[in-house]
Amino acid sequence: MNVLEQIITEVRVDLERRQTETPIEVIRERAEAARPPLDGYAALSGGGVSVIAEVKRASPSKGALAEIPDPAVLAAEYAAGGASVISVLTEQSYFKGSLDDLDAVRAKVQIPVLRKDFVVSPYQVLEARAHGADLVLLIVAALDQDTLVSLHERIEGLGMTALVEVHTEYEADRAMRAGAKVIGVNARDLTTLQVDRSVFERIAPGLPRDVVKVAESGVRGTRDLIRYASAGADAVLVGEGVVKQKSPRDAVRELVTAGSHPATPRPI
Ligand SMILES: O=C(O)c1ccccc1NCC(=O)[C@H](O)[C@H](O)COP(=O)(O)O
Repeated sequence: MNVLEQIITEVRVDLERRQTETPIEVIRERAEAARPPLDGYAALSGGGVSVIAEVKRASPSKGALAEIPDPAVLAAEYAAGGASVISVLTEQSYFKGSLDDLDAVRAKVQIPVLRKDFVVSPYQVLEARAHGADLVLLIVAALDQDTLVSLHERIEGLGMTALVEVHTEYEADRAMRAGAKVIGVNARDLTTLQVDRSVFERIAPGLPRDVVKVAESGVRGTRDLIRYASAGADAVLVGEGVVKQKSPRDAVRELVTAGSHPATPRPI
C-alpha cells in the first residue's frame, strides 16, 4: 500500500467509529444549524496571489512539525498577517489534527476556513459544515469519478466551496469534468511524498481561465510564491513554510506582500 492508501485506510476506520457514535441524522441537523458558509471562491479570487495558511502539526513526510497548543491563536496570527483562508488539517493519525481544531479556528477568525482531510464520504462533508467549514478538500487520487462528482455536488449544495486537488493532467481533467471551480495542484505526490514544484507549471496552463488555481505544497518563502505566481497561481497553500516560523504572522505577511506586488510576474 502507498502512503495515500494507508492514510485512507485509517480514515475509514476512524470514520466508522464516528458514524457509530453520532448518526448521520444528528450531523445533518448540526450542519443545518451552523452559521452560513463564507464565500471561499471569492476569498481566493480577489486579485494578487491569495495565501491559504495551514494549521499543520505533523505530516507523513516530515513527522512532527510544530507544537500548536492553541490552533485558534495560530489562525488569528495567520489572519492578522493577511491570509485569505485558513486550512485546518483534521486528520488525526498522521497529521495530529482534529475537528476540535476546526471548531477552535472557526470560532476565532472571520475569514473562510478549509477542512483539510481525506474526504471519502458524505458524512465527512456534513461534518465539515456542522463544524463551520466554508471550504472542503477533495483529493481526486483518493476518489473514483462518481464519488468525486457526488461529493463535489454535496459540498456546493451546502453552499461551501470544494478545493479539488490534482497532481496529474489526467486528474485535472477529472476535476474539470466534475465541475470544479477551484483546483489545487499539489506539488507533493501523495503516493511517494516527493515534492516537485514544476508540476504546477505543467498543469496550470491547461486549466480554464475562470478556475481558481491553487498551488499546494513546497512554498518555503517568497521565491516559491513568485515562481508559482508566474505560472498562473491565484493562491498558494502553505503549511510547513509558515507553521515553523518564529512569527507565523510575519511569514504570512511576507508572502501576501510578495503576492500583491505589481512586480510579481503573471502570465498574460
Ligand atoms: O504533507 C505531507 O507529508 C502529506 C503526505 C500525504 C498526504 C498529504 C500530505 N500533506 C497535505 C498537503 O497537501 C500539505 O499539507 C499542504 O499542501 C501544505 O504543504 P507544505 O506547505 O509543503 O507543508
